[in-house]
Amino acid sequence: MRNGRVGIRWAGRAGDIRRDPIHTKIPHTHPRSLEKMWTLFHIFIYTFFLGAAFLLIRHYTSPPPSTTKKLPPSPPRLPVIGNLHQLGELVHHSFYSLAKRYGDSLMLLYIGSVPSLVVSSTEAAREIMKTHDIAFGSRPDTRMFRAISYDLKEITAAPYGEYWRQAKSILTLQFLSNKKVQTFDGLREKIMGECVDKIHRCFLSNQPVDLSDMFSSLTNDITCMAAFGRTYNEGEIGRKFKKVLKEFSEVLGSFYFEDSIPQLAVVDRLRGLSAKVDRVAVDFDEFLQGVVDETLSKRSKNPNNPVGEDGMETFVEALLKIQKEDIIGITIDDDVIKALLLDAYVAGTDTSSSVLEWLMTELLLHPDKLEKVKSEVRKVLHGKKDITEDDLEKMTYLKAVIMETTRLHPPLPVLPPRVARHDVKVMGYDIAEGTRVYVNVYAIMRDPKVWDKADTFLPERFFDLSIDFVKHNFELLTFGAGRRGCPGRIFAMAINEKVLAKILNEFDWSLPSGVKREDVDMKETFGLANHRKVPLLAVGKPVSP
Ligand code: HEM
Repeated sequence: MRNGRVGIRWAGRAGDIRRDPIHTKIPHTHPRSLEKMWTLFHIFIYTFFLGAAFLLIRHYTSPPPSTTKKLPPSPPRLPVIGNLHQLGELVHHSFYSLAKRYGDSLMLLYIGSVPSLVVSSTEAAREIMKTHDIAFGSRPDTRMFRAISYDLKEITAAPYGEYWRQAKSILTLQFLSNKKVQTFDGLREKIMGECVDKIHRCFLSNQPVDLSDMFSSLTNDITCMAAFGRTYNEGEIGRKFKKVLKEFSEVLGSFYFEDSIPQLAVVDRLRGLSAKVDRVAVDFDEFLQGVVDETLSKRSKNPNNPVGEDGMETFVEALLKIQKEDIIGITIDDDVIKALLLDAYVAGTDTSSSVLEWLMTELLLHPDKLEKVKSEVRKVLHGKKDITEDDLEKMTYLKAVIMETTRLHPPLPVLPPRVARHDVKVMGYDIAEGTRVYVNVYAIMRDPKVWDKADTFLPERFFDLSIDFVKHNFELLTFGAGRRGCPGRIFAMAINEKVLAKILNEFDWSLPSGVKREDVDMKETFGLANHRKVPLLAVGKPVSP
């Protein structure tokens, strides 16, 4: 899931990767001489004012717009940049406060010259993702996304159509289905076991555990093992992987003028961003090609054995098999394989670790809820350490805790942008073809008209509501909805539920000594997903030695 690069948001511990759907901040450029900076600054200023003058003249000399169209409410905007100056680094907060003033259901902004519809209510979300799901079933086609998504072959970036449909079905069947997710069980156990050992070691050396870092490595390792057949966290290859990820996210976190204010595209070139986008695409491609080549080489040495752990078929293997059999209705060339691998990695890791990080934050801040969920887990498991699907089914409070956490801290607070494929009327407003649509699920999931005590962490609320991730009625939008909804829910929940049950079963958790609940910093930062700005530290006391 990404947002911005049409929606998939990247970050990661591997990353401190930051980005948001539309724009966050122009990244720091590499150190350069003051003189060069000064020249760049001048070029930027001249270009900016020339562009502004051009647009102002055009604006005032064009005939007035037709009055027959009924547009959603909009805040006032500036020439050239539109409403860009009103968007801060955490765009969901900016949208939320603007919506309160200008349009708490639908609001029309201009990001540069691009009309952008911000959706902030359950009813409006239902209109976009159910009533007009096909009309809004595509993603914006931008130069940046084309460059880094194998020419829009990544599912998240792909336009609505046969390719997207087939590619999504391959990802779902070959990597994310219930059956497939079960085959990764041994892998999850092994990696969770390593985490348990780490928590023990920290306890014995009187150190708190950096849970943010631990969850990030855990989800990274599980996804890499299941998709690529090995991890990439050590040695030279590990360093390279982290560097590529970091640069990738820097690129995604940059505001790319060409895609929103085409008149200022020259600025992207002058500050080296265009070149950086192309370089990152090449570096990532080299990395993914390495994954494919390594798999092919292992398979040629041992053609009858799958290359994954314990005979498990990895996603890359499944894709190579489909390519060889050539029985799908679309051409599976090497770029398609790499694009789908990128989808699986990018969409799957940071989102899950964000859920775990906020889960433990909320539980540590609410000791009564922590006690309640811990008691449930231990009652169901009754002293045993391995956790089965049946056990998890019985942990209804644990499931409610997860839903409530993602309601308050959705990993993707603004859904990856959709785009109107043709003119369409939504809630009586005229939405023009090409309008980008941003569903602010953060606003929807904190809407006091829908949620009682909307800002309070209250997992019990789900016992009285007939809402969950599956049968939501556009109130709980953690995984989005409609045709473009997330296909990775089962994969992600298999990790989140098990990890939470495991660490609550085997450890008693508390904040590090001397840290009070009110000291816990709740600031957010955006990478590939919405994370804590400050890592979460906690002490896990083993239940039995
Ligand atoms: C807790 C974990 C996860 C969360 C919260 C999450 C959330 C989301 C959201 C909100 C969207 C956008 C949906 C929309 O626009 O309506 C999305 C899309 C997507 N997600 Fe996830 N996701 C998670 C895990 C995963 C995993 C594990 C995978 C695959 C490995 C995955 C693959 C995708 C893909 C491919 C899309 C794009 C779908 C499309 O454009 O048709 N996600 N995800």
